[in-house]
Amino acid sequence: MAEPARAPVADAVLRLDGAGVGYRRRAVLTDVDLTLAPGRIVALVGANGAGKSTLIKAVVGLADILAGTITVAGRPARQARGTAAYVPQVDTLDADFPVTAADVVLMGRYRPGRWLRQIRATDRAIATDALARVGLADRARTSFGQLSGGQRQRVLLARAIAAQARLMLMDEPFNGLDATSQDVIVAQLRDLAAAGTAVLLSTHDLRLARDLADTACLVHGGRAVTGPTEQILAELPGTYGYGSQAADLHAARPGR
Ligand SMILES: Nc1ncnc2c1ncn2[C@@H]1O[C@H](COP(=O)(O)OP(=O)(O)OP(=O)(O)O)[C@@H](O)[C@H]1O
Repeated sequence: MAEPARAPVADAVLRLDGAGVGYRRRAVLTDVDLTLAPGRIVALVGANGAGKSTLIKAVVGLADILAGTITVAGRPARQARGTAAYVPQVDTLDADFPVTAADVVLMGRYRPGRWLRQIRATDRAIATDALARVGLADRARTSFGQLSGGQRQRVLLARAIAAQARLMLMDEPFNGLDATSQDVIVAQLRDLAAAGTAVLLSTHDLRLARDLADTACLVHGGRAVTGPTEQILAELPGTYGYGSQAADLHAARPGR
């Protein structure tokens, strides 16, 4: 499948060149090429265990880069801390975290080597605004653990928004969400992209992948193939564990 024209190196917010990613010496994906330009949204799709999370984690140092290169804003990913904001799968977090929603969002303002006491009024204002953007201004003082799963996901998105990063990485942000939380997240991702943020998100929701992203990266069999979302999704039925969902999607496509 032909890959869309790649953004020039200087313009790319995220670029993988022949990247191998995995854990210790075990490669999960090999030879991945991917370029993400400012203001673009790319959807990572693929079956359970295919390696979507691993690819995202490799960018933020939670999985290993075993071959090739990964650069963020032109710098090796390992030296680009602060340039990328990462939203993990919400069910991987300890919900008993003894902190408020506002505290979690404020964490987005921390930088390596910067002490807590250096958090300034402007940081608090940015965090307050981010919480309002995800519709949770009235939950600022609520303990993170007392929020619903969807609200927790929105708080984590607010933390990433507060970081004002050029690259947003989201691992299955729509998993098990109510319609309100899903709508809030979709709207915020669109706003971020419109403001120039590059977004890479993994999802099992093919309809949202198609609606949000004009480019998709299919992860399968240890490799990744990137192309126009319509084209990638057209090749999915039955093959990659998406059977009926992909078939429904094609049936529901306007004008077909
Ligand atoms: N910390 C880890 N150490 C070793 N292997 C891991 C680790 N995390 C994941 N793996 C393995 O890496 C492979 C890819 O997993 P990954 O979580 O990236 O898939 P995924 O596409 O995100 O799946 P899902 O859709 O279920 O979230 C799997 O075989 C998994 O068992």
